[in-house]
Amino acid sequence: MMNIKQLVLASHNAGKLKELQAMLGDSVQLRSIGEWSKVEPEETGLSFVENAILKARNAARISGLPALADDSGLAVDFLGGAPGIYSARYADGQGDAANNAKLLDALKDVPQAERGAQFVCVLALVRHADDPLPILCEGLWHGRILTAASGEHGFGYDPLFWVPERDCSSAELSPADKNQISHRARAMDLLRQRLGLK
Ligand SMILES: O=P(O)(O)OP(=O)(O)OP(=O)(O)OC[C@H]1O[C@@H](n2cnc3c(O)ncnc32)[C@H](O)[C@@H]1O
Ligand SMILES: [Mg+2]
Repeated sequence: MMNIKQLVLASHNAGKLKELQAMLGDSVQLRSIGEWSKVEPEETGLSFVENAILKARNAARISGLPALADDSGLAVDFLGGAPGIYSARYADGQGDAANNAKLLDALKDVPQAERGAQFVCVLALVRHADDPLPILCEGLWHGRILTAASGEHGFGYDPLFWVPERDCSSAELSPADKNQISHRARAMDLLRQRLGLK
């Protein structure tokens, strides 16, 4: 399909860059859009797909290179899928610790069986800013929200996300382990297939 050596990652999130580059290996070099601009586009879409495409187009426009975007988040069953696309902004832009505290509070006294959640990741790749056919790949990761934070790895909501297949939080997984089984790993697996990288 496409022969890509360099991609701009349309993200200002260092955690994502690290994970996605580790998954891609040496064959494709990811360069952060931060090299060109520190301004984050407003995520005005109503879905992960819309926001991923919006971020990818913006990065391709600014850099003049093909661009990959990751729009992701945590959908909690008890909260009707919230915070969802608003996961990064759940506590009004106060950051990961505040987001996690707000989530724990929202699920206070909610029993185990009702604490189901999934991490969602949508990757969008555009060849240029006006690409009419973005490549879209989605990955889900099912788990449960813990009652207290645990673990030091990862970023965002990882300390609160219990991973049933490993019986630990996703922040307790080594980076290599998380990158084998996460929502992002699943989406990236599909993307690598689409790009003929595997
Ligand atoms: O938009 P960019 O610049 O890529 O960076 P962002 O951090 O704003 O990213 P999103 O808009 O996609 O919001 C994703 C949110 O979901 C959370 N999230 C996504 N993937 C995660 C993961 O693997 N582990 C923990 N939290 C994750 C993350 O902490 C953010 O709060
Ligand atoms: Mg964002």
